[in-house]
Amino acid sequence: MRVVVPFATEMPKTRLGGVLTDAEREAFARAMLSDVLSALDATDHDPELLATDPVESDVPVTVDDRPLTEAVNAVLASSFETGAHEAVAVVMADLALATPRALQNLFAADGDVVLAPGRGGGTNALLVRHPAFRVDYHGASIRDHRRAAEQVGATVREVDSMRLATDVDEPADLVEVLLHGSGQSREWLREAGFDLDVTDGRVGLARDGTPVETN
Ligand SMILES: Nc1nc2c(ncn2[C@@H]2O[C@H](COP(=O)(O)OP(=O)(O)OP(=O)(O)O)[C@@H](O)[C@H]2O)c(=O)[nH]1
Ligand SMILES: C[C@H](OP(=O)(O)O)C(=O)O
Repeated sequence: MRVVVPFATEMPKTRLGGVLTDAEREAFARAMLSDVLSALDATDHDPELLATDPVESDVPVTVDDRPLTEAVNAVLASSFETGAHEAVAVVMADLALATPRALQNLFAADGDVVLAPGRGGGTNALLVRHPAFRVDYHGASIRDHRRAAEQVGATVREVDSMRLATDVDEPADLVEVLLHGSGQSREWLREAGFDLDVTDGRVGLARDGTPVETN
């Protein structure tokens, strides 16, 4: 199985711009990427990056600066056309809570297409075994992927996983990393001064002791 991790190097995580500087967003995106690659490595699969620009990495890097959908579909086409792979997994680089067990559950699920929905309608990870299936990211992509699978006659399974459903896009997602993370992502936030702000029974975010707006 080919395991691909898409990674946009320029201006990552812009939705975190309200709480992180540009440089902090780049560093945090790399910390999350490192956690995802470590979790994949522990599943005995050899992940590779699909990056928009050349990046330093311990894993193989394919550079493709086309938009996400085009770049991933090129990987699907080349993987199935050459017959080199019987399956392709695409795991997003911002799944800071992903564990080897959560990823193995995705890989072990049957079905021609296995989807890991993200909150808010995204597709945080998927596994493709059907050579005609193609992705269509952004804009409630989980619906698009269910439809795309149906259109090519592929069976669809979905994995119900808190850890794979949590992609770190918004400031509120940083609370989840502090609560449930255990890798470099959580460590980076702690070293940057972030902590939980538990007030009146609600769990929020603080930085250097000052509450951070997450709405
Ligand atoms: N190769 C590649 N990866 C991408 C592209 N766009 C996003 N990604 C990656 O796909 C994952 C999910 O995308 P987003 O959540 O939109 O990430 P992002 O673009 O950094 O976040 P925002 O700037 O807040 O939209 C992230 O790990 C990105 O690095 C792209 O055009 N090409
Ligand atoms: C990649 C994209 O992420 P989102 O834009 O939903 O955060 C998607 O999951 O379709």
